[in-house]
Amino acid sequence: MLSDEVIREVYEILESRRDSPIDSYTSNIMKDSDKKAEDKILEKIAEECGETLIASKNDENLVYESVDLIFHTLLLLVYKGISYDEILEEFQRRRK
Ligand SMILES: N=c1c2ncn([C@@H]3O[C@H](COP(=O)(O)OP(=O)(O)OP(=O)(O)O)[C@@H](O)[C@H]3O)c2ncn1[C@@H]1O[C@H](COP(=O)(O)O)[C@@H](O)[C@H]1O
Repeated sequence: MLSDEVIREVYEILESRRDSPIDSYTSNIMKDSDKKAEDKILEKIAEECGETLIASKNDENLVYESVDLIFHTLLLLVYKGISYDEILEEFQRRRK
């Protein structure tokens, strides 16, 4: 069975792209340029929301587009300094 540990691994890579930037997609989007980093990330999330909605309605590429959306949401949380454990704690808190 696949492990969800990959999500934590990706999260840790994003934290390192934030703290020790290199020339890469995620480091560059988390850097202010002509546009503020936060605005760039929020625009991506809005775009990926739209693509997920279309994928669902068309029954096409839903997993691919949903992962793009989840990925950019995680990127926002990394950018805002939220730890991965805070996300897990919130899921745990809601668990009935
Ligand atoms: N999981 C991802 C990931 N998912 C999506 N993306 C990027 O997010 C962007 C999505 O934008 P678009 O949807 O516009 O791009 P697209 O898929 O070409 O376009 P569409 O066909 O969807 O319209 C693309 O550039 C993707 O490459 C990702 N970029 C990086 N990661 C992970 O983040 C880590 C760090 O990435 P780097 O900063 O590139 O090293 C990597 O090791 C990966 O594990």
